Amino acid sequence: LQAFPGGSIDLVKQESGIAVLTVNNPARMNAFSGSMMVELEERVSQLEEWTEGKGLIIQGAAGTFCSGSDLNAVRAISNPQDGMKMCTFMQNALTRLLRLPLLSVALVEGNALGGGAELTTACDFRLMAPGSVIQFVHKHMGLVPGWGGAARLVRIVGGQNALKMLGGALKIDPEMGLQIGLADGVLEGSLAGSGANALLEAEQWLGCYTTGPAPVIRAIKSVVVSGRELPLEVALRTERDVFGTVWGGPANLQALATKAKHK
Ligand SMILES: CC[C@H](C(=O)O)C(=O)SCCNC(=O)CCNC(=O)[C@H](O)C(C)(C)COP(=O)(O)OP(=O)(O)OC[C@H]1O[C@@H](n2cnc3c(N)ncnc32)[C@H](O)[C@@H]1OP(=O)(O)O
Repeated sequence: LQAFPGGSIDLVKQESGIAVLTVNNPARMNAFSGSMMVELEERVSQLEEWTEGKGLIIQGAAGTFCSGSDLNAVRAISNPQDGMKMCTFMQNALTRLLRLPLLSVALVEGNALGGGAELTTACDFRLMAPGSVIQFVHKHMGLVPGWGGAARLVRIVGGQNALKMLGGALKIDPEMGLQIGLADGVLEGSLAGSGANALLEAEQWLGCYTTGPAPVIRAIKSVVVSGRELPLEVALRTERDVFGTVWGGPANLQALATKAKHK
């Protein structure tokens, strides 16, 4: 993958506990070069070690999300062996990304195409800007998703909608996204259009779910990941283990001491 350089994956970890990951290759509409795939995996490793983190926003540079794999690299590795290696590498990186103990949101401006559409499904939430599109263009490329995007899509929108999206290579706009449950929110038109404002809006949106102590937010994500992925008996055991990490912890004791009312 390192033989196909260009662009970068930039990570900023903020004091607020929300990190921003930027897919940065604007000359190619933020397509993933080979070196960016390697960098993505490195950034995921850094986030796995970030114990203070609570949230993650993934965005594209310069007002568009990501146009999938860099077609120049794709052409060079179009033999089955190299394709399988790339697919396995990205599947692992995106599986680890979705399992991070952080609430993650894909901030979709412009286009999320092919592998870019798959990347949005490796986040817990998707926020779409007015005029943005999520499109699994794989059929037009004679392909199916290989970065885990199909398996995740079925879990997000259900088998019927996934079949329609993949079979028709449908362009999903924000309205349709909300209707089928692919989008969790649409940015306000007044604030969208400027990258900084869109990011601010995404931070405010995510803040509704990440407010609170990091150990509790991370525990919430952990129990949801196990509920999503594991057979019920195993998920219940994991939930007990995670419960044990917050029971009698500082946030729990403080809440008990203040006799909180949940009105
Ligand atoms: C299918 C699965 C596979 C995987 O899982 O690995 C993939 O993801 S393959 C990639 C699938 N994506 C595409 O096929 C995108 C093709 N590009 C487009 O449809 C358009 O470029 C679009 C809609 C992204 C933007 O259109 P617009 O008219 O606004 O701009 P340009 O077309 O002029 O694009 C600017 C510049 O970016 C280059 N570009 C765009 N996408 C890619 C890409 N995926 N790989 C490499 N380069 C890309 C485009 O060629 C232009 O470059 P220029 O040198 O100016 O011609």
